[in-house]
Amino acid sequence: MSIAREPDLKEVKELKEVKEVKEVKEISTKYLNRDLSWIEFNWRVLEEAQDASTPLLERVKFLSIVSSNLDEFMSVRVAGLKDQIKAGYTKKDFTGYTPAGLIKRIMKRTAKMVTEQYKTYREVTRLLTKEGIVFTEFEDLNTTQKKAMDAYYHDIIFPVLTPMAVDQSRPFPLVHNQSVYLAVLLVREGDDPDDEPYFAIVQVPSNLSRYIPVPTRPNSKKTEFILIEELIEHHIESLFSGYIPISVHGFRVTRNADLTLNEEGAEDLLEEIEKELRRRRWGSPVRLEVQEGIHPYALAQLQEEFEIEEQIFEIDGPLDITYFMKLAGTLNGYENLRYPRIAAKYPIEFEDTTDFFEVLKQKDVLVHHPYETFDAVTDFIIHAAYDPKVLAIKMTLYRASGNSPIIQALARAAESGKQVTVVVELKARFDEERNIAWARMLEKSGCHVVYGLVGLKTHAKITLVVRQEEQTLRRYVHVGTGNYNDSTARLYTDVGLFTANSVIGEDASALFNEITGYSAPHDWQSFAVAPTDLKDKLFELIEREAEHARAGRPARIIAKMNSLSNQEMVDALYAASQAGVKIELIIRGVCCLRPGVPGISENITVRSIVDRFLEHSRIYYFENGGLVDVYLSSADWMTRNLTRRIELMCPVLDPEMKKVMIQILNVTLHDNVKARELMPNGMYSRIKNELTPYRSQFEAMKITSWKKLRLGS
Ligand SMILES: Nc1ncnc2c1ncn2[C@@H]1O[C@H](COP(=O)(O)OP(=O)(O)OP(=O)(O)O)[C@@H](O)[C@H]1O
Repeated sequence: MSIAREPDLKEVKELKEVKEVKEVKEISTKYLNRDLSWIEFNWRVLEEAQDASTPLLERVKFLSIVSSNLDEFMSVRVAGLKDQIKAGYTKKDFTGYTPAGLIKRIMKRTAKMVTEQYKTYREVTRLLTKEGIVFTEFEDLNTTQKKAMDAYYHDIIFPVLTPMAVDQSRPFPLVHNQSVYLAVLLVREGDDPDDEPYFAIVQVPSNLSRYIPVPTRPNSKKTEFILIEELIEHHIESLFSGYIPISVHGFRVTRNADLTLNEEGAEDLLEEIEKELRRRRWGSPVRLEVQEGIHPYALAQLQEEFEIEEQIFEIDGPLDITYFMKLAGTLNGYENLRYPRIAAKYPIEFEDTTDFFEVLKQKDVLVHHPYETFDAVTDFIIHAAYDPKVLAIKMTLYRASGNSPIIQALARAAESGKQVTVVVELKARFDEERNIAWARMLEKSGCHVVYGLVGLKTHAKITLVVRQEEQTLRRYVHVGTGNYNDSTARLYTDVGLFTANSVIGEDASALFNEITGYSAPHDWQSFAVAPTDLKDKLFELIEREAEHARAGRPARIIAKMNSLSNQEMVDALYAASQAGVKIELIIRGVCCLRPGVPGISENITVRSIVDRFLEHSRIYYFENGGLVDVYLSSADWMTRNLTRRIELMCPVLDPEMKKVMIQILNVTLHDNVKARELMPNGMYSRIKNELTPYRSQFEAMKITSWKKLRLGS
C-alpha cells in the first residue's frame, strides 16, 4: 500500500513546469497567433506571384506587394516585439508566445518566405526576358549602350552621390530608413592588400528611378533596363580616387516606424505629428538586408552600427523589389501580360440621372466596388458641392488619393459658402504626411478641419450632406467600408451605401457631433460605433444567434472582414459555435480563430480569398431566426478597431439592398478557385470540390447588375 506524501520541492517545480507547458499547449491549440497568421497571409500573396496562370506583369506586382507588406510588418510588428523585449517584457500573449519566442518563429518563417520570394523573382525575370523585358548587367551592354549609360551616370547620377567614409574621425553617417545603400571596401593604391580595408557607404539616390531604360539595340524589340545600383557599382572608382574598391554590396535598413505621440500634451497635433515624422526617420533599426556575398568585414561594420544580430536577411537578388510595382504599371504596351482592364459599371440607379438626391429620395443605393465604379461616390460629392440647396457637407478622410477629386470638390464647396467639415485622420499610418498636406489645403479653402478625438484614430468612412428641401432639411448619407480614395477603389473590393433614410441621417449627424464637439456617447437608432458600443453590439448579435440556435430556430453568421484577432470576439464565436450556430467567416488576412476544433469550433469555417483585387469589404450577416440583419462596417474584429478607433457599423435597411449584400456574400462563398480554407492546424489549403470552377472576383466582373442578380444560397 502506497502512502500519500507531499511532493518535494523539485517535484513541485517539475509539476509546475508540466502544468505550464500543458496550459500553453491548451492556449495555443485554442488560438492562432496574429503575427504568424499574418505571415501565412503574405505567403498567399506570394503564391499569386508564383501562380503560372497569373499574367506575368501581375506576378511582378504581387512580388512587389510581398515586399512592401513585409516592410510594413517589420517596421511595425517586429519593431513592437523588439521594443517589448528591450523593456524586459516576458509575459505570454493569449496565443502562448513570449515576445522573444514569437520573434524567433517569425524570423524562421519570414527567412523562408524571402528565399522563396527571390526564387520567384528569378523565375519571373527569366520569363520577362523571354517576353523582351530585360534587366541587363553593364558588361552585357553593347558599345553604344555603354556610352549612353556612362553619360547618364556622369550627368545625372554622379552629381547627387555622396561617398561617406567611416573611420575614426568620421562616425557612421545616419542611414535612412528603407533606402538602398552600397557598402564599399577599399584599399589605398600602393598599400598592402592584406591591410585592414577602408570602409565607406554610398546612398543610392532614392529620388532617381531604380531602373534606367537602356537605348534599344539595332533591330531589336527588347525593352532593356539597368538597375541604378549596378551603374553606380560599375563606376564606383569615380567616387574614391586613389583607392581601389575591393568589394561593393548593397544593404538596407528598416527602422521602427511607430509614432510615439504625446497627444494629450500636444498644443498643435499637426505640428506634433510633423515632429514625430522627422524623428521616425531615425527610429531604431529592426532589420538589416544585405546582398548575398557581402564581405564579412563590411557585414561586421553594419551589424555593429545597427546593433542587429538576428534580423539579418541575405538577399540573392536586388534589394527592395517594391520598384516592380511602378515598373509593371508604367511599361508601355504588353497588354497581353496584364489582367484585362475592368469595365466598371456605373450603378444603374444613377445611370440615367444627374440628380442623385432625387434617386435617393425614392430608395437606397448600394454600390460594390470595383465592379461598380467609385465615380458614383466622387460624383455624389461633386454634385453636393455644386448643388445650391446643399447647406452642409461633413466627411471623414482616412486615406485620400494623390490628386483627389473629392478634396477638390470639398474645397470648392467651402469656397462657395457651404458649411464643410472634414475629419482628417492625421495618424493614418504611412499617410500622415499626405494627410497633413490635405488638412492645410482644406483649411485654406475655408473648410472646418478636425483631427478627431485624442487617442483615437477616426477610421469610419462616412459622408453627410444636409440639404434644404421645401420646408425641411433632409440628410443624405454615404457610408462605406473603404477609404474615400479613388485610386485604391479601383483595386480594393468595398461596398458603399447611399441613403436618405432619416434614422441613419440622424445617427450620422450625432456621430459628427461626437467627433467634432463634446457630445456624450449617443443612443444610436441604427449605428453601432467603436470604441463605445460596437463590440457590445457584436457580442449581442452573436449571442442572439446562439439563442436562436438553442431554441431550434435558424441561426447563421456570415462575416467578411480583413482580420480577426480580438480574443473576446473569437471566444464569442466559439461560444456561438458550441450553441450550434453555423458560422462562415471570410477573412482575407489575420485570423486568430482556429476553426473546426471538436467541442470548440466545429461549426466554424474560415476562408480567405487573395486574388487580383484586394478583398477589403466588411460585411456582417446575422440570420436572426429568419429576420436577417445585414451590416456594413469600417471595422475589422481586431482589438485596435474595437477599442482604439472610431469605427462604424451601419445596417442595410432597404430590403432590396439587403439582398444585394447577401448576393455579394454568396458570390464570395461560392469561390473554389482562389478561395483557401483555414485548417485547424493554422495552415491554408485550396478549396477542393467537384463543382465547376468559380472564381468570385471574375464572376463579379461579369455581373451587369448586382441588383438583378439572384444566386442560390
Ligand atoms: N490584390 C492584392 N492582394 C494582396 N495584397 C494587396 C493587393 N493589393 C494591394 N495589396 C496590399 O494591401 C495593402 C493594404 O491593405 P490594408 O488592408 O492594410 O488596407 P488599408 O486601406 O490600409 O486598410 P484599412 O481599411 O484597415 O485602413 C497595400 O499596402 C498593398 O500592399
